[in-house]
Amino acid sequence: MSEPHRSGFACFVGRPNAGKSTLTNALVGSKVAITSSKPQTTRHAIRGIVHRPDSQLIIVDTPGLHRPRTLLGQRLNDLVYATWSEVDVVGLCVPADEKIGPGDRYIAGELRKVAKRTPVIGIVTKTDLAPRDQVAAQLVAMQDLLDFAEIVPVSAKDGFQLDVLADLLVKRLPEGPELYPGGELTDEPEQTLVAELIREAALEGVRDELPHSLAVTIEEMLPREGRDDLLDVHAFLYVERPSQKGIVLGHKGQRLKQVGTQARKQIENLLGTKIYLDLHVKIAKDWQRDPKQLRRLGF
Ligand SMILES: Nc1nc2c(ncn2[C@@H]2O[C@H](COP(=O)(O)OP(=O)(O)OP(=O)(O)O)[C@@H](O)[C@H]2O)c(=O)[nH]1
Repeated sequence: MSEPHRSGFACFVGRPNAGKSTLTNALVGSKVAITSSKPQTTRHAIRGIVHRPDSQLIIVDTPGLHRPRTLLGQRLNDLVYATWSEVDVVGLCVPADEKIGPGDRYIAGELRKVAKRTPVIGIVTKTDLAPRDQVAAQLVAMQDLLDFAEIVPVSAKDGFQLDVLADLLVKRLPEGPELYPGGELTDEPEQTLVAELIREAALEGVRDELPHSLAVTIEEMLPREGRDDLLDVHAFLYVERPSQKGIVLGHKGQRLKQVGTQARKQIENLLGTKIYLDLHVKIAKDWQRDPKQLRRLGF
């Protein structure tokens, strides 16, 4: 009997410069994330898709985790935490050529606190930069960092063990159909993050009532004509049932107004520009079970 088709989500975590973006690009096979020798270039949740006959692995590239000093820093961390508990598997990256340090231990600790049930694969990156015995020592040292589901050495630069890593990640995905038919990549990174901020604001306080029944799409994000300091953002909030629409709207739409105000502040912080935010609530029945709908909603 052949193996069932699997599909789902993974993200890579690790201290700045650990090689997460480069690894995503190497696995996906096309350049989706920005890499740089300067730390902390990745600020947006960018997805890449590893599309194979037996599986579809969607990689969510989260912002780096920082000890939060500002509201935006806290906000970005919250996004990271939300991502960790939503994905099917996490890869914790530690470079082969640098000692495991407080930064790695901080992330490992947070990961265990926030996403207790998510399996974590330990990835020793950049093996081309270290001699074999150093790579071996790093693999051993990794065992003290976390109770990893697996530990694997890779090099994104020369492609070493990338197929092994992909297999290990895919093994942790649930059975399911392609979420992006044909492996098409349509996500706009900035829009994805804006949608996530709106979704977070809309779930605030009603998470128990609407856990996974809320999806947000950005219909349009354009500068206001004749103004370079104002961005018009039109978004749809999709729920599954009329009762859920009521929860999102609140009495006389009051709740949606607050959601809009809160999300607008966050987006303005993030993009550094003024925002006009227009939100509409729509009902999309059973969207979670329909791959076409899911795709339209950016999942
Ligand atoms: N030699 C070598 N260099 C690598 C490898 N992977 C990444 N690098 C380099 O390491 C640096 C950091 O890589 P990134 O992929 O940007 O690291 P990141 O973890 O995404 O960094 P942040 O976005 O800052 O969190 C870049 O200069 C890469 O070219 C690898 O396998 N081998």
